[in-house]
Amino acid sequence: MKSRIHFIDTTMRDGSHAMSHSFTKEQVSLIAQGLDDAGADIIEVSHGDGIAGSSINYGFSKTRDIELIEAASKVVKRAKLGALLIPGIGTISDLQEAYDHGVRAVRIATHVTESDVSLQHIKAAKDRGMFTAGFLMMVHMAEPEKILEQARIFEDAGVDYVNLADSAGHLLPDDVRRRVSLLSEKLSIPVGFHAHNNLGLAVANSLAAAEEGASYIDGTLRGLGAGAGNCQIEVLSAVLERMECATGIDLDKILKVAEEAVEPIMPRAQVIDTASLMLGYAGVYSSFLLHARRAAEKFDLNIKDILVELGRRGMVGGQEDMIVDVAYQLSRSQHKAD
Ligand SMILES: C[C@H](O)CC(=O)C(=O)O
Ligand SMILES: [Mn+2]
Repeated sequence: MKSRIHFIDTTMRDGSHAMSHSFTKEQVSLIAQGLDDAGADIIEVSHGDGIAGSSINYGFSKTRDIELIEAASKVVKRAKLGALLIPGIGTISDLQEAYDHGVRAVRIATHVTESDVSLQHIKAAKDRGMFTAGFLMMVHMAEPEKILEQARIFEDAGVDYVNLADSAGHLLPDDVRRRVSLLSEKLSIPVGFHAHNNLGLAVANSLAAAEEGASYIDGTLRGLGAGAGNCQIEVLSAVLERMECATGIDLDKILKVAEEAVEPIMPRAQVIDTASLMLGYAGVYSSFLLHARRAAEKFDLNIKDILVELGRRGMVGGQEDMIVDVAYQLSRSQHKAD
């Protein structure tokens, strides 16, 4: 590893997908306090689809983002409190409200080929003195050179680092290495990596990213997150400790918060079942999983068929409404065939 690894905990943002956006203020307060004490560098809190994601399209939050952020802000003393914002879902006034309630780090997320839609949001964040990252989603859909071009748009806009998200959990370790090594070599700002475990590679891929120079790594407690979940932060912390790589994480404390604050509230164990494996295999956005489950029930379809069709059509984050469309079309063609 070139440098100390900074951990960004996204249990209360990506994990919000797996919780069907039902986090309460009490749960957030307990988890945030534990993570702060355990040494996470940034603690991200927002709807799974970022600030202001609560909607019919992405799923309604039980508690408003801002109330969860406020609950976290009261207990986070050492780490930076973070949020994610997707331009078009969240606006600059949402960013201002998050800032007013204590958010000091923001990741502006776009599809891997669309980073230029983030420029005014990055400027707004930097003008407020926030630690700001450009977050490219679905990086399996672009070759390293294209990703570099997009990352340079973020770099020129003044972000503090560029994060690559394997949103579908589709990349193999060599794919991660090719992407991260090119960016680490060519950019003058740090690179980060965000994994999903749909092919069981989240820890291995995060390690590959770190070995190629990524210094910001995302993780979640118990792996709580969309699809088969994210890189399990306790596991990667233990692996990096064994490799004598500095992370700032206290292993005993991170194990305790995972066991005591997260495990008891998880709606289901974060396993790689057939559907989440298909996300990784077919290259489908992990957050589609629960939406596709509901559509499969509604139209009496096999979820695998819906996911494979979404992958074939190259659907990207933000196109959640197409899941119902695809399910409807599949059910019509299957019924015609019957
Ligand atoms: C808004 C997305 O869920 C961001 C993310 O975590 C990913 O692309 O993966
Ligand atoms: Mn994710």
